[in-house]
Amino acid sequence: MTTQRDYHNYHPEHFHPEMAAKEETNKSPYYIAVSPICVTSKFSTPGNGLFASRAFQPGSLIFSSPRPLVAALDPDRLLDTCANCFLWTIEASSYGIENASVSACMGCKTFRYCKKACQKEAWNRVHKHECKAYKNANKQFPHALRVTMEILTRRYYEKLDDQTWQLICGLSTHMDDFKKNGRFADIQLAAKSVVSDFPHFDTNIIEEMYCRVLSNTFTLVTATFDTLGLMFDPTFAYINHSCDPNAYVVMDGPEVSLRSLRPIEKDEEIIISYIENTYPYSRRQSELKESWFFTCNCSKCAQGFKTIEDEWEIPPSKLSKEWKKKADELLAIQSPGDANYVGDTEDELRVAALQAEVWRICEEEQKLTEQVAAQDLITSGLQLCKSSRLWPDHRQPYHALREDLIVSMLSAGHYSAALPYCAKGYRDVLPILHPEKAHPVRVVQTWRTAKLALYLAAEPDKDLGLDMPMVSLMLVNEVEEMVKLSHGESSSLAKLVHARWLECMGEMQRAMGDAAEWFVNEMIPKQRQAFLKMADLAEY
Ligand SMILES: C[S@@+](CC[C@H](N)C(=O)[O-])C[C@H]1O[C@@H](n2cnc3c(N)ncnc32)[C@H](O)[C@@H]1O
Repeated sequence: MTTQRDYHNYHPEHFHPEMAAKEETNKSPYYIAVSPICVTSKFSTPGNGLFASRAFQPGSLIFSSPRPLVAALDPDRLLDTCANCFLWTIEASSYGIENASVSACMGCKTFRYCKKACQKEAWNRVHKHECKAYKNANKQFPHALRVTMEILTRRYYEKLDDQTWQLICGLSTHMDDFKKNGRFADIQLAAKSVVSDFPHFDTNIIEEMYCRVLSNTFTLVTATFDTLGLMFDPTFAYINHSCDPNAYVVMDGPEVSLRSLRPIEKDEEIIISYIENTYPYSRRQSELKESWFFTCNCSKCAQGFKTIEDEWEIPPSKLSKEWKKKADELLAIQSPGDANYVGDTEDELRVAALQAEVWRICEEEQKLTEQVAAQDLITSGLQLCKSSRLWPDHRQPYHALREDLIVSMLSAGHYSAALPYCAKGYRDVLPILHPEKAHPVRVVQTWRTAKLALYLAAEPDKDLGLDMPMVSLMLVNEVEEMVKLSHGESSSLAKLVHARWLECMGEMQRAMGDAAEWFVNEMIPKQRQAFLKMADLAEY
């Protein structure tokens, strides 16, 4: 068994990722080396990053791993998602898995599994060493703490090899930054709360690893970007950030892949976005500083307020009297803060106050579980964006609020009401925010629209003035081409889309016989135009 001393033998200062990386370069599609874009928050030691060992075309797989090293589900997802293969039972039927369910581990009753094989795999990987701790603990640990304890437990029981452990220990902990920003007290408390259930580890070891985990985890998602929890994987954790990334991470069940968004040259650094990179400059900078401890100097941030993400529909000076008054009332209560900074003039301060209010509404509505109340709040945010005349369709969070409205309409069963908003996103927003046609977010949002169109096509009573079977075929057709690049041809999502495409074509052939192909080629462009016009019906 590994002793506590061994943890210190692999302390970052003894580790040189570049050396380890050089040996790997020949075999691997990437290597780890000192990153020129990255300096630590203390600006003293250079950080590392992941570099391409060869060139990649856009839409290529750079590398994938059958599962992240460690992942932890969100508290709600612990109840309905397999803790081993991350099958989310709520979504399973859309992948053809009927009656999916999960059963709790009889010991700890904390983790659930979709089948015996998953339970066995998790048991052998780590759970046999932690089950008792979770059973005895009469509290639920935060997911990042669960990730921390799994890493330490696996190392303790020799289930993490030296190379992986070295990679982990080479990652920055940002402990000093946590001490400076006041979050270290909570980290210490969390470490204390867990130490009695995991007696093999000192609190200082837990604290250090917890800081490392907090600084290096990414969101665990489904193939369509629904959040499931947190993932930690030392290779992925070496990838640095850019608001103008050349790559992105997608998941397919437990499989996690890094794919290229743009051409990447040999020896170019591979960069992903840690945050929602469609947000305005000040918000992006604020989030990166607060959660990741750095000032972003990427190609997008270098342009400051001059990119499309920071466009206003009218200049701040043209704000109407009514909205100036509303902004002054908001300013009297609260300062808009750094995340909403627009400029120092009186008018810019007012615009910042209105912007802060829209973001407040956006954050507030996401916390609400009661549907009607959430939809009312979403509508009030949309109303503010629209009637102040400040927000162009693509400026966030106008688009995010519209997306939340669609989700809320769909869950209330108002399918046809949601379609114009989907058309609006498709026509007016996605091509601006994500100009790459195979951008995974664009593909996923178009797929949601295609599924809605398929549903409406099967409801012939609703006359929406569109040939819905043709509109759905047009959308499925488009996603079918793009998903191969965004998620990979062999991904579950690509297979699912292909199956729907075959069904649509089959139906068309049954109805039209030999004329089907001619008809489709003739009709798709016309129905596309009709669908695009539908965007004009969206109120916001
Ligand atoms: C997930 S880690 C990436 C690996 C890290 N460079 C290392 O060597 O441990 C995230 C940390 O890397 C640094 N980082 C990532 N992207 C950066 C960027 N664009 N500019 C400056 N620092 C960055 C920050 O310190 C951030 O907290």
